Amino acid sequence: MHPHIKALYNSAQKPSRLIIGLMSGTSLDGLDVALCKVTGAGLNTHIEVLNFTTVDYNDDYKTKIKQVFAKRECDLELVTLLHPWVGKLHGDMVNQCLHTWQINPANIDVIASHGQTIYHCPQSQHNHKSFNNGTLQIGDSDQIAVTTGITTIGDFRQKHIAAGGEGAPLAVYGDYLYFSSAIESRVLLNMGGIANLTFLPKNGDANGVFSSDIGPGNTIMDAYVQQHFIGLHYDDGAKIAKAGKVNTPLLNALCNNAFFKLPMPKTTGPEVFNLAYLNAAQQLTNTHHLSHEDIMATLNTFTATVIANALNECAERAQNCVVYASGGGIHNPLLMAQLTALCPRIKAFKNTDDLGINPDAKEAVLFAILANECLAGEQQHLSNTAQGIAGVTMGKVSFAD
Ligand SMILES: Nc1ncnc2c1ncn2[C@@H]1O[C@H](COP(=O)(O)OP(=O)(O)OP(=O)(O)O)[C@@H](O)[C@H]1O
Ligand SMILES: CC(=O)N[C@H]1[C@@H]2OC[C@@H](O2)[C@@H](O)[C@@H]1O[C@H](C)C(=O)O
Repeated sequence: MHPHIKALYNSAQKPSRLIIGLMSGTSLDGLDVALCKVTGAGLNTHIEVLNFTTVDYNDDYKTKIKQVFAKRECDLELVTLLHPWVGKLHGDMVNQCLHTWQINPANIDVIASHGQTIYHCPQSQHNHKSFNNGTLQIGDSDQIAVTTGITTIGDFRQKHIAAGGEGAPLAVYGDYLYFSSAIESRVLLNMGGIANLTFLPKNGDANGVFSSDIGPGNTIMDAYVQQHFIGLHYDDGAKIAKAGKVNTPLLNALCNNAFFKLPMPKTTGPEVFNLAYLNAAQQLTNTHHLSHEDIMATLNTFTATVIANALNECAERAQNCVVYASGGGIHNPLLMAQLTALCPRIKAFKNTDDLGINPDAKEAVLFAILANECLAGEQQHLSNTAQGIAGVTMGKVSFAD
């Protein structure tokens, strides 16, 4: 037996494993690194987040990625070069974290790497009749494995696509295994660049579980701030939005898109929800004269409205749903206040801290759970093609040498 296979076999048999989950989201703010002690597998998974940090990306990273990010046309040579470059950078960042945390890399069983999405195009979004769904994450796992000396499981989304899904949301698998409850119906709501949700009915019935992207979380707000407030990455504490007034015609135009009329499950990305989208809505409503504050107030309410619509759909399926929020959007007080006001049938808004998982770390932890299932999961617990949930094992294995 190859020693690497033997090591994986041994890891899979251990009662618990150390897995580093890595997530680099659509906001391009930094690499989320979660060192998890994962005990068991499947519905018996237990997670302890031993360390978590976001390693901020510098301007060089953001500039390079933005040249190809969500762009229909870009320099293919640059894409080719970025794939190993991002992988090496992520590997270096893991090494830096392990050094800071004084952890010997030899003690880590595997790294679970999401990579950096640079393009996402489900069938509903592209016009090519002969193609199915597609999504592309760069940041080669071979680079991470070689740089860290740690076996790396990555590129999770392609199996989902191969099995007929849209490659997202994958959160549903970990959400179901880790956050299902027999006593309350839950909605796990993540508000990153794009917002998504997982609905978990209280009976634990896997057939009642569904998951979907909702639309924009912070992505358009972030892009607007970055364009008009040089040096700022986002509207910290919604200070800018709070100083403005919502423009109703613009809000209505923003909400009027075919994506919102599609039934869940569905996925999307900054390929659709971007500054050009805002510009088109402004054109339609003759609102180019609005102040930056009014635009930000309107964008904030746009995000709140589309998320609230999706949450209210969940509230129709189950009474007394409790929302557990995560992602950077939870730090936006205006967004959270609007959600509470727009969703009277949601019993309570909490965040995943109340379930023992740091809301900023949640997505990185979910990839650690997917890698744990790839390694030690004995059966598929979720499979529902109609709900876009492929019953497959995800992740590709890269060895260090
Ligand atoms: N203090 C704050 N005030 C307002 N907004 C904030 C604050 N902190 C974070 N955010 C928002 O959260 C964003 C980052 O969220 P997060 O890290 O969850 O996104 P992501 O993981 O990159 O996205 P995705 O989940 O869509 O891939 C920031 O870009 C910003 O818009
Ligand atoms: C293609 C892609 O990277 N999608 C992300 C993005 O960010 C949020 C939303 O859009 C979600 O569908 C997904 O990430 C999470 C982790 C998921 O797959 O569940």
